[in-house]
Amino acid sequence: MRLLAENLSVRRGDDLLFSNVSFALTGGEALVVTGRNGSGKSTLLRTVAGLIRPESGNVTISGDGIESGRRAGEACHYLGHRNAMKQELTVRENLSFWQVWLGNFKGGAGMDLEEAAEAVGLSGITHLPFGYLSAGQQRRFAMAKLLVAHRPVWILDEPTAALDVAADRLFATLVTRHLERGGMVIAATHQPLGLSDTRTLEMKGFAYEEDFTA
Ligand SMILES: Nc1ncnc2c1ncn2[C@@H]1O[C@H](COP(=O)(O)OP(=O)(O)OP(=O)(O)O)[C@@H](O)[C@H]1O
Repeated sequence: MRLLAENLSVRRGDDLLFSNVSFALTGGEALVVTGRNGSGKSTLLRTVAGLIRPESGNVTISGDGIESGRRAGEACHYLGHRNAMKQELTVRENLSFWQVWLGNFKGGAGMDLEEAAEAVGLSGITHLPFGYLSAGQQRRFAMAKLLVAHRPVWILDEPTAALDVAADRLFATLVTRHLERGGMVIAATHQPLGLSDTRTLEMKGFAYEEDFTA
C-alpha cells in the first residue's frame, strides 16, 4: 500500500500556510512532522486525514484492489489533540460508535472492544462513563480507537500528551506493531515515539513568518 501527497497547498485565513508539500509513504514507513509552534504541523496532518480541504494538490492511497485515485482520508485514523469521545457515554459506547462509524479499510479487521481495552492496559472499566476517567486513562482509550477499526494509516498529533512513562512505552509498542504489520504512521510529536528509522518533514510556517525568530 502507498500513500501519496502531491503538491499540497493550504490557505489559513488570507494567506497560504504552505505550498507544494509532497511526500510518499509505503507500508511499514513512518514520517515525523517537525517544526516550531504554529508552523503548520496540525494543519498538514488534518489535510492528509481529509479534515481540511487543500487549496490545491491531493492525497491518495493506492495498492492491490484499491481503485486508483482513492482519497487517503478513508484509509486514515486521526488521533488529534482532543480525544473525540463523548464524556457522558461509557467507554464501550464510545469505542463501539467509532468501530461502526470508521469501519474497516481493505486488508484487515479491527479488534474486539475488550481486546482493545486490554491492549491499552485498561480492561475491566469499559462500562464507566468516559468523563469519569483520569486524563491519562482517557488518552489510552483514545489510542484504543486506533485498534477497534482497521485503517492502514495512523495520523497522530501529539499522541502522548498527558501520558505517563509506562503509557508512553505502551504507545510506542502499539505504533511499532502497526508498522511491522505494514501500516503507515504520520506523526507530529515533540516526544520520541520510540521509532527508529523514521523520515522527517519540517514545516516552516507562513512565508511571511520565516524571519520571525531571527
Ligand atoms: N482556521 C484558521 N484560520 C486562520 N489561521 C489558522 C486557522 N487554523 C490555524 N491557523 C494558523 O495556522 C498556523 C498553523 O497552525 P497549526 O495548528 O497547524 O500549527 P502547529 O505547527 O501544529 O502548532 P503547535 O506546535 O503549536 O501545535 C498558525 O499560525 C495558526 O494560527
